[in-house]
Amino acid sequence: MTAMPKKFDVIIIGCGQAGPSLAGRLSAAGMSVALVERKLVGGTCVNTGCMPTKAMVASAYAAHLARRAADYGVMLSGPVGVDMKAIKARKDKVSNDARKGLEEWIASMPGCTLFRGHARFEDPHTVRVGEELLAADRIFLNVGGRASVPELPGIRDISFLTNSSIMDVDILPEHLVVVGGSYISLEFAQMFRRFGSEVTVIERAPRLIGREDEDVSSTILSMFEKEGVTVHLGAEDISFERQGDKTAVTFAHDKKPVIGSHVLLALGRVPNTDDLGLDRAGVAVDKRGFIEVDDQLQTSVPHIWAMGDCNGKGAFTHTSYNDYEIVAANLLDNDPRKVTDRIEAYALYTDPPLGRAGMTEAAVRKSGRRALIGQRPMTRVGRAVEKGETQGFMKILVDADTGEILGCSVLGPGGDEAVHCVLDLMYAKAPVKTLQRAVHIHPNVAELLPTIAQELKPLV
Ligand SMILES: Cc1cc2nc3c(=O)[nH]c(=O)nc-3n(C[C@H](O)[C@H](O)[C@H](O)COP(=O)(O)OP(=O)(O)OC[C@H]3O[C@@H](n4cnc5c(N)ncnc54)[C@H](O)[C@@H]3O)c2cc1C
Ligand SMILES: NC(=O)c1ccc[n+]([C@@H]2O[C@H](COP(=O)([O-])OP(=O)(O)OC[C@H]3O[C@@H](n4cnc5c(N)ncnc54)[C@H](O)[C@@H]3O)[C@@H](O)[C@H]2O)c1
Repeated sequence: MTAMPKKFDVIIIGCGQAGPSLAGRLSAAGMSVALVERKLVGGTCVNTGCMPTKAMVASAYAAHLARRAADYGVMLSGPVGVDMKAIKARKDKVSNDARKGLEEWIASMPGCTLFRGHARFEDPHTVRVGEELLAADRIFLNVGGRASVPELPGIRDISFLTNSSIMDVDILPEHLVVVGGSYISLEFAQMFRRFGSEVTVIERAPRLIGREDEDVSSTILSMFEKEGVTVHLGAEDISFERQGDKTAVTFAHDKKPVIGSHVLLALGRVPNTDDLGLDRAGVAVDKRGFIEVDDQLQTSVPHIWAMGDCNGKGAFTHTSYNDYEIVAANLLDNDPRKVTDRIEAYALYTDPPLGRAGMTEAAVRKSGRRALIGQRPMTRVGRAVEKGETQGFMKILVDADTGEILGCSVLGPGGDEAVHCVLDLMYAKAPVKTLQRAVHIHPNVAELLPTIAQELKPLV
């Protein structure tokens, strides 16, 4: 005899950056909520993504600055070394504290039950978690993604790291080979170089971080080369071979393999939608496995919504959280918020970091519109000079006919923070004149944003 399902008002699958907050809103509105998590509450951001990596980036920055101490007239009595066990312990504490806080919050939600286990649809209203069957009128998916591990030649014969397994590393890799040259790669490559590893980045495309403008890619390449990271670009046909406790990584244009003690795969992310039983619920996915949603995050099945990385509309913590806000506003607040209200924005946490809002220069050029550009290298930004951190630049793009701010990139110290003053103006739909007349605080990297907005030139 089949067990009767436990009935809830809603089921939320996945405790990433949208699920717990939605559980909080719905349970506060008096609904009974089943929240299901198969691994760690907090998902990627808290356990294997943003929080631990930024904690490690902070350790790497400290090591780097200590090595540069003499540049600032500060004398250290011996060479700078790192204690990888202490770095890992610090990183673990940051993650564990955040996860514990989240678990306590979930436990305090009235009417919310946390089920531990893998959830899979039995039918459009019923979900199985181990031996339990749960049923609800409305179901929300926040299942996130995982590192992509393509079937590259030899990959199954070697041991490799991903962003998840590298979290357990508490030794200094002798030579870390990072495959892929984009966001995840660059953050790990720079930090391990600063910890003291030899680091090689191998990227198939002709430049690093190919979704960014060419000037961003080339500046980051020169930053990395200055720090002693070896970068191979245009690396087609990569293959792997075990050589004792080392790995030989070969790619076509370079016949001599790179021999690494450790290999990190940073080759993109795939959504966790292949083992959810979506076909039993009738939920449509695209050819890459992302759940198809409309502008208010409803799937092809009207009582099922998908939030966060699994819907392919964003790949960041803030986009996942915004998905929760959109769903909650539509369901509870009679406020028709939608995904297309969102302006693309994110940061890359290399040092210096890249803060990005809106369109790249390449995207503006491609759009064919008449545009203006203002730019300045960090060597001409007082705060960067005072800090002795003059790598990078900032630039802003403006529609020549309407004065609309189209995009901004700040690659430089505090670039991840400074870009927000442009992002907020874009949300306010303020014309560039507002930025030109804003009086910013001296001395700051953001102080020069009004200046570059006053020095706009045609984008040719
Ligand atoms: C190394 C790295 C660094 C990053 N750095 C940044 C950054 O600095 N800034 C930024 O904005 N973003 C960053 N990101 C991206 C960010 O982590 C994600 O976009 C963010 O976590 C949003 O994820 P989510 O809410 O979609 O789901 P996730 O956080 O991935 O959570 C999904 C959860 O669902 C669970 N789950 C999956 N399937 C099932 C199932 N069938 N049953 C039960 N539970 C299930 C999973 O165990 C997981 O806990 C980074 C990512 C990585 C990998
Ligand atoms: N700071 C942040 O916000 C942050 C940090 C890290 C990750 N993330 C998120 O994680 C997502 C995934 O990041 P990612 O860097 O893993 O993926 P990505 O998709 O951005 O980049 C993958 C890279 O691997 C390269 N590649 C693919 N196959 C290859 C091969 N066979 N040999 C060599 N190179 C190959 C690609 O050309 C590409 O440059 C990002 O889109 C981002 O949203 C965000």
